[in-house]
Order: sequence, then structure tokens, then C-alpha cells
Amino acid sequence: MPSQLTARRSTALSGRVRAPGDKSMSHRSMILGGMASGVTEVEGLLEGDDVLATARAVQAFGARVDRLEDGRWRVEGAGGFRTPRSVIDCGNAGTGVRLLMGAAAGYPLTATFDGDQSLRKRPMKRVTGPLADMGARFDWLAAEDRLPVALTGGALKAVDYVQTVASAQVKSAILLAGLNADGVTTVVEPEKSRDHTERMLRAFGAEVGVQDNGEGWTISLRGGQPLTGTFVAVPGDPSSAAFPLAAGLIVPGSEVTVEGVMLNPLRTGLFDTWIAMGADLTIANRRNAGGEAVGDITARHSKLKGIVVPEARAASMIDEYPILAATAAFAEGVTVMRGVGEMRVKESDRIALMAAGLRACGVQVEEEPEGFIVTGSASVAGGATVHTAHDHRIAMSHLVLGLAAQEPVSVDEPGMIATSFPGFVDMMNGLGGEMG
Ligand SMILES: O=C(O)C1=C[C@@H](OP(=O)(O)O)[C@@H](O)[C@H](O)C1
Ligand SMILES: C=C(OP(=O)(O)O)C(=O)O
Repeated sequence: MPSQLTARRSTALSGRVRAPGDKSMSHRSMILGGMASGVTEVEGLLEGDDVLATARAVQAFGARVDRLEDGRWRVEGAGGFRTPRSVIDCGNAGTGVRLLMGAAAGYPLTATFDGDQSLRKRPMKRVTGPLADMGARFDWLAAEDRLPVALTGGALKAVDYVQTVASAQVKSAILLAGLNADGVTTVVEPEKSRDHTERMLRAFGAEVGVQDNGEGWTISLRGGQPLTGTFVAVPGDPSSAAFPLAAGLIVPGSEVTVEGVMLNPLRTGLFDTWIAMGADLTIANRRNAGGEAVGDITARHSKLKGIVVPEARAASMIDEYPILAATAAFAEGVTVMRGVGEMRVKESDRIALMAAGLRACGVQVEEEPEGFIVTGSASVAGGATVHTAHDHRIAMSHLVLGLAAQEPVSVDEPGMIATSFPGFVDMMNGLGGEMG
């Protein structure tokens, strides 16, 4: 990868592409496969750097992990994790490290977790706090609440945990630890968050109780349930599909179809938002794949209008606000995105970075503590090099914007795109985009 990547104003994009495998489900398939007894075969695995780091971690914890062919992987679990010989390096992946800490906490082992410069800045107590309440021990090796951290696991007791932030990573870490805790663990969500862990635990043979508590879900899991290896078909990632679809919406004359996109309603908030903004977005060939609804989504160039995005939708599109903001830059009027303070603790402070990047491209942005407001216009200047702070979604969002801006848009650290979407540049160029 070069040290910069540039997107230039492109003529109409067109074509059909396949969404890469879902990152959330790919991480989970490796981790549950490693915790289980027997063989798990995974099809459609996202071979992005984040997931590859998780695959290496699961191997270090004692499973046998083999790549059979493109996207087809085999995990032979040893029915539990063992003390690894070296540090578990989770790279850039918040999902990877937080779920792995939860999974590992349930076993009598010691392990040190670390990550790259971006992951080392992200809060970890949201996960280690409840895991410590269950009996795991965490020793901070550099600074409190930050990686690297050493875990001593085993002999856990179940907890009843009421979450204050809607976070699927925190929920999942507690449930994975709860699997090897004494008693019934319950997690109460303040809002519904993605439910891939609950669904996949069932596919591996565990009983998971789920009750609607009016706002979120209350999930309960009895400890001591064994997991048995199974087959996992990973559907396409709606968070990645968002980028070619966004390009289809903002580049004049375009028509882009992304096939096989997961349509779990806890992941599709962006598509609802775009439709409310007037996007010509249609979903065809709805079907079921790997226990999830999927469909083929077509985006045609659209005259978008700004809206107030309902705050209740935040959890279902939390990773999609950067690309939403890039498309809002081309909408008529104002797009208001609030209740998204969680964006500040992702791979970067995504509110600050999107505001800075869009402003550098000539877009009017107002930043708030927990949100931001983009004022769109038919013509976006571009002509900037955007600092991405090791954040793949900041990079891809500005590159897509560059395909429709007046002047080229460049991003630094384009290598980070491979954490979630290794085929991004080839896919965009295959559709007729100019990126290089
Ligand atoms: O559980 C998951 O797979 C994820 C949950 C979300 O994080 P939070 O749980 O921190 O909201 C999301 O931002 C992340 O990309 C993936
Ligand atoms: C926030 C993200 O991932 P993670 O938390 O796994 O680093 C993301 O992919 O946008």
C-alpha cells in the first residue's frame, strides 16, 4: 500500500459486486469455534486484518485453525482455552480484544492482551469491570483502562449486569465469560444492540434466554454449557456494503448493486436513514443465509435531503455515521446526527475526525459533544489530504466523497482499510471509480 491514496471525481459507477463477509460474525465464528469441542467450518469469513488477528489469537489459545481456501476456514477447538505462549496482539480490533478477553476470562489461564497505537487508546474497563466482578483479575501494564493488560482467568461466578452504554462488545464479553461461570449470567441492555453472539451461541448448542425489556433485551445464559463445533455461513457485511452503495448515491448517473448483504434489523439503520433522505435504494432477492436475512441492495444516484437521524437508531448504525456524513455532504439542507458519543471511542474520535476531514473538503460541519451536524450542498470542493488516525472507516468515507467532489481527496495510512475491507480499492475501481 502507498503512503497515501487518492480518489478523483468519477463518471457514473455501475455494476454488481459481492459484499465482503461480516466482520462481527467473522470474529465470533473464530472465537466460538476455538471455545467449542470439535470442528467448526466457516464459509465467507472476512479475511481482514482484524479477523486474522483473532484467528491467530484463537490458535494461540490452543485451537487448530486452518485456511482451506478463500473465505473457507476450519477451526478445531480443544473445548476450552489454554495459557498462550506469547502476547495476544489484537491489532486494530476492538471487537477482537474485548470478546477474546471475555472468552478467555472463563478459563484458568493467564494471558496478556495488546494492540496497535489506536487500540491502545481505547477504553477497556467497560469490559474488564464486569469481568472482574465475575472474578477475573486484570493487571494494567501501562495505564489503567488501556492495553496492554494481563488477565488471570478461571473460577468465575455469574453476574447480573445492567449496561449503561448499548454495546454489543460488552454484552458479548460478559456472555462468553458467563458460559464458564458458576450460575446464570444476565445482561440487561439499555437499547437493543447487534445480537450475533446470542444467535451464534445457539448455533453452537447453548441455550440463551432473551426477553424484551421494553428498551433493550435482557439476556440470560446458564454457565457450564458445552459448545459443539458447527458450520457457520457468514453473510455480507452491511457496514462494508455501505461504501459502494454510498458512491452509487452521490456519483451522478450511477447504479450499483451489492449482493448478499446481511439485513439483520440491528444492523440496517443506515439504509433506513438513506431512504428517509430520499435515496433510491431498493432491496431485491430477500432470502435467508446462515441464519440471517440477506438481500441484494441497489443504489442509484439520488437527490438527497438532510434529515434529523433518530437517536434511537444509533446502535443499529454506529459504524456507519462516517459514511452517512460523507453522503450528507451532498444532500440539500442539514443532517443532524446526535446521541452518538460512542463514536468518540472507536478507532479514532470519529466525530472530531469526520468534522475535520469534511471541513477540509469545504463542507460545513458543526461539532457537538455527542454528535455533529452536516450542511450539504450540490457541489463539494474536495481538494484535501485527510488525516485518518489509523481509522479505516474515516479513510473509506473520505475516499468515497472524493469520487464525487470537485477536486481529488487523499487519505493517509490507507493500509488500515485492510482491517475491515481488504478489497475496497479494487471493488471501487471495478465499478468505475478512480482511486489510486
Ligand atoms: O460487537 C461487535 O461486533 C461490534 C460492536 C460495535 O461496538 P460497541 O459494542 O462498542 O458499540 C461496533 O462499533 C463494532 O464495530 C463491532
Ligand atoms: C468500531 C469498529 O471496530 P472495532 O470496535 O472492532 O475496532 C469498526 O469496525 O468500525
